[in-house]
Amino acid sequence: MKIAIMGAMVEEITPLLEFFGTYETIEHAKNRYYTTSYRGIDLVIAYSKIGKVNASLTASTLIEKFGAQKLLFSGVAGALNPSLKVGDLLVATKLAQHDLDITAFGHPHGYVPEGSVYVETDKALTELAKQVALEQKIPLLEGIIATGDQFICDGVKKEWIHTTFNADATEMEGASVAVVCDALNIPFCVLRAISDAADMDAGFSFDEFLVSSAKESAQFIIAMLDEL
Ligand SMILES: Nc1ncnc2c(CN3C[C@H](CCSCCOCCO)[C@@H](O)C3)c[nH]c12
Repeated sequence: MKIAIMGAMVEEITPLLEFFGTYETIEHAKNRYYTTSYRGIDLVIAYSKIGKVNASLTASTLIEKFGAQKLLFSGVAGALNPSLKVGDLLVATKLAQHDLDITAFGHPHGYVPEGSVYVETDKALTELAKQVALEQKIPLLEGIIATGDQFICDGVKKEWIHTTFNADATEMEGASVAVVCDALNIPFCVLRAISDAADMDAGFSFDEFLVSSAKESAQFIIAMLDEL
């Protein structure tokens, strides 16, 4: 079994590389892919760099070039659901692109022809995440993620995304990973730890909690590998 673990920022995969300790580094398409193995599972790890385009390239490469059969995304997110606080973990049930907009032609936000507003994650992987959370007595919210090529740090925009997509959290890569995995028929899950509230203080909160929240998400992903 070959599993890809993907993040967007180096801080999101550093805890993984530190945990696994030894790994090969392969340079490809202006990025680096780290290969290792863990409990008999072949792993390929990468951070895409920020945003949907970078994430689509990396997700596609992890699958098409490195042969990943499942993809786990680990990282941080901005909370839209007021019950989500910094450090809380969220596993996505489905993801949408909040900045995809051809509403001029009567389509809903996040929709383009031959597509769908939401892409659903793999139910078995989501159930595994919930099982691990139960065993480890870690609260885990199952929710909707809205992805866009913007760092959300404004209450008005935050509320618009929350309401328009009924989304619990926002980030900048998950929905594009979802489109790629769905098209290539690869089971995937997106796990995010909250780093900020996507409001006017988001920048400060993000700077303060990126590392600790990224570590939390990475540790949870490792716990999932132990049960795969
Ligand atoms: N409120 C928010 N809105 C949107 N996304 C997020 C996320 C999730 N990740 C973090 C990172 C933020 C992009 S800029 C990082 C700062 O760069 C520092 C280098 O200058 C991007 O990969 C998306 C956490 N809070 C968010």
